Amino acid sequence: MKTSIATVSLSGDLRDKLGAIAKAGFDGVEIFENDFLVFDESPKQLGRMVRDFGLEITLFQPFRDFEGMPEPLRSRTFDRAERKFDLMQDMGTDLVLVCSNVSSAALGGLDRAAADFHELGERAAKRGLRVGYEALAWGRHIHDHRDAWEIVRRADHANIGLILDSFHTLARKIDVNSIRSIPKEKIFIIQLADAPKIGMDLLYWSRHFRNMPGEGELPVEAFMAAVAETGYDGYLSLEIFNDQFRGGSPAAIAADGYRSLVYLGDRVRRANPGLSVNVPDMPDRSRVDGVAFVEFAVDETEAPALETMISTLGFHRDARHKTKKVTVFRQGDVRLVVNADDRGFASSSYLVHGTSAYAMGLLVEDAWAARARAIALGAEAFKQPLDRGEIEMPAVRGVGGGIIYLLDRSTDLARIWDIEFDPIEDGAGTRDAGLQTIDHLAQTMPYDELLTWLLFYTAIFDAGKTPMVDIVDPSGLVRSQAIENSEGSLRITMNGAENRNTVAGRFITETFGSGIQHLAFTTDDIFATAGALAANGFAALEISPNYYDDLEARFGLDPALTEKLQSHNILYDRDEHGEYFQLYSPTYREGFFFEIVQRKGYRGYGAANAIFRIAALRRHLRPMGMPRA
Ligand SMILES: O=C(O)c1ccc(O)c(O)c1
Ligand SMILES: [Mg+2]
Repeated sequence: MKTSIATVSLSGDLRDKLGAIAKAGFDGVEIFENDFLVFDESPKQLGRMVRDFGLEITLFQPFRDFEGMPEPLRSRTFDRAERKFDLMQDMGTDLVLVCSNVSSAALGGLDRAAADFHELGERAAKRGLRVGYEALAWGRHIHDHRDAWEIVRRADHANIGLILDSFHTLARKIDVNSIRSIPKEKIFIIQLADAPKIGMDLLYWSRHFRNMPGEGELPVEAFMAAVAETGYDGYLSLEIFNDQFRGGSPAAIAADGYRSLVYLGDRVRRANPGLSVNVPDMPDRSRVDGVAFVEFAVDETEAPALETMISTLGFHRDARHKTKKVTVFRQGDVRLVVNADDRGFASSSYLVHGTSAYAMGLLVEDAWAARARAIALGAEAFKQPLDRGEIEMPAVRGVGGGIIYLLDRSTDLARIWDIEFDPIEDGAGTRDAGLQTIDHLAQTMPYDELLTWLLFYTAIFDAGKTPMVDIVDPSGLVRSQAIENSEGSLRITMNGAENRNTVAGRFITETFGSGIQHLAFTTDDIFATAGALAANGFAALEISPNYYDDLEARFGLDPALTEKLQSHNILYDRDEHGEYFQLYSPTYREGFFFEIVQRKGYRGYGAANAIFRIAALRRHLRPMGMPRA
């Protein structure tokens, strides 16, 4: 698989872009004309720079408003083309993209357009150049790749071919089967982009909201499978017009782009075993069977406060590490690990972020295979020195630089708690609250990281994503999207904060980065749990009485139930599958909190309740700018 990306997809000047593109692992780059026009070096120097980065110029684009022009415009278009051919030869690329004409002066007619392309082909051939024709979804006469292909076919010239761009085809819902029969040598390059499904003007949608394959909702995989069926084995080139990407870090966006292409290639190959798709071999996506543990980084002075909080939630001290200041708390199938050791990554993490849930352990079928896939998809491996008697747990870096550990049931990792820990008898004696498993982990990050991590999780693990929902914080919007599998054994909600003033934004500021902001546990009897927690001295987050009045009216609840909910500060929601009950802790330190949920068939995360939860949490935040108590 040969990979390429258009310079228009990234921020920075041309030099920054090329550096990021080369570093991410791409083979080639499309030079977008505007990026060149604002550049201060000659086309020859640009060409040298590209080659010095080890890249190839795969395409120069776009050349606009060419076909079907009446005279005298027609002659001028050809003169313009000759000027661009000069540029291309200086840069050192042989392919230019002509996008379908949008000019009101353009005349229709497939034969007229074909004749124009035949003549352009003659001129290009004299210089050893090639011209690819792309149907823009909003082209005046041509806005369907099937018509563009018919024009290319009739132009009947070796130097004239077709350019397919997944966005233009998929945005118009054009049947991708129409691609399968196109001869592969007539496809000059494939451009790929995904996009979220939003109803808006095609041009505006395309120019501002495209994203990497797998980040959006278009069937890019089906498009790619149809392309692969032709036997096409040329460049796959990302062309992503996205305002956010153009304001982001070019290195991060380029890395996402490369990951998206490798993941796409892997998916197409698995779904179509007969096709030859040239991507590195890697294990399949791992099914996650649950969150085996969550680990907190603290220091010895902070540890007691966190441990008290955990104890009031009904956890008991279960084991102590043989060589480190690490304690395991347990309840049901949940393990919370409190790491107060003054060596290693947890300690560094504590020094940077304060008390935080810096690591999670995911239970998969084959931990080392899951790690291998993550690495093949560009994840950063994590490793630290082991004490004697410790076993190596495969791990990669995740959100905010936190750690994702991988465990399985078939290796020594299954016995890690026995191998590295000694059991302890808990004298604290708080009551078990009936918490059973981790329902979900909530990670908070700046909004512009959301797509990065969405792609990360879905590419590595067998999980899908829910549609994005807007969460209204009194101080701004937070966008939320969940990663989940069909069994519900992996659920990660990701909250993207648009500003620093929301509860989510504050968390990022206060902890110096993205991370796990809350942990939700399951119970199968929320009222019994609430009672046990109260007996343990747990003070639930107080919810406004006005909420309960509205709730009763909205769902037509039995007043006795409303009263019970209110007396325990339990939130309630319902969807077409069932009911949902939620109970929150106040925020702890830098804004971390716990949640307890009971699902009776319900599939969501209580988005309708978020506004009430946030308003209540805000009462616990210390005023902005105040030092820690
Ligand atoms: O938005 C545009 O004009 C535009 C230009 C060139 C392309 O390849 C494309 O897909 C869109
Ligand atoms: Mg395009």
